Amino acid sequence: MSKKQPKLEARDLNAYYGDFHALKNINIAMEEKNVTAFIGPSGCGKSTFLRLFNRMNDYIDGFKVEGNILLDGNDIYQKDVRVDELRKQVGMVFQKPNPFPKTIFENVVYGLRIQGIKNKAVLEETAERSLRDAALWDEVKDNLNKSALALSGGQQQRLCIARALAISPSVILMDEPASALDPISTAKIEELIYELKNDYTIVIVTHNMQQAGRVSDYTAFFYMGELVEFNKTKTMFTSPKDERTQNYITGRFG
Ligand SMILES: Nc1ncnc2c1ncn2[C@@H]1O[C@H](COP(=O)(O)OP(=O)(O)OP(=O)(O)O)[C@@H](O)[C@H]1O
Repeated sequence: MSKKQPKLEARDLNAYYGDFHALKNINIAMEEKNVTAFIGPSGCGKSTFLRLFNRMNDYIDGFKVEGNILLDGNDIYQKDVRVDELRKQVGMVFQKPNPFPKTIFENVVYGLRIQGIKNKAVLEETAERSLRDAALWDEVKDNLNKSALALSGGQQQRLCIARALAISPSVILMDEPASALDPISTAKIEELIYELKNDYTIVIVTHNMQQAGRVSDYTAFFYMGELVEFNKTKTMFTSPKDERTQNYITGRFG
């Protein structure tokens, strides 16, 4: 086993929505530049857990976290952590593509504008780099000033990935990023995830077992708020240790 500092870690993590105990004593360590898939039946806590890593649950009334979530060994729930700084390091892509009603260009550079960056060359270079990395550049390079809303769903999702990449995060959280897309767009997103792991640490929530098998290095199986099993994806899919994992991956419940 490598002794490398994990990129992301949860230690004795419990989370509650009011009285409801949504995540139960979770311990996990994820290495950098790997893809980890979170799988499990609806309501098992995958999205809640994913959102902890960039503090997306902070504003939910009654939500409470105990234990530690670490990025590069630092607890991101410490009082002195600035959430805006954290989110520059930990980007997020949602289930439904959510481009802003702006041009393609302005969507990509949105995060830089927020940071007050006005230099045209910097904005243009970042837009091109991010769109190339999101495998969208060739399709949109002549239409950067057109509305993002005119793109197809699959293109919109790659635009949202480009928008996340533009602020140079080291981690990208993806919550069912392809579930609203057709098979061809889904395949493009999966190829893209495969490329992106050269430079980023990726965590993806998916309901699609084949997708988890195709894109991820590691898989975490959640059941009723517990992390039941975490292992290399190949091992998990060929020889799961827990009966609940076995039942889930063979489609006995879901
Ligand atoms: N804002 C909220 N307030 C109260 N309970 C919530 C809230 N969000 C989620 N929950 C509950 O927490 C549990 C875990 O939800 P979560 O969305 O994390 O599950 P999930 O595994 O991602 O499910 P799905 O696959 O259906 O998206 C569920 O029982 C859900 O009803």
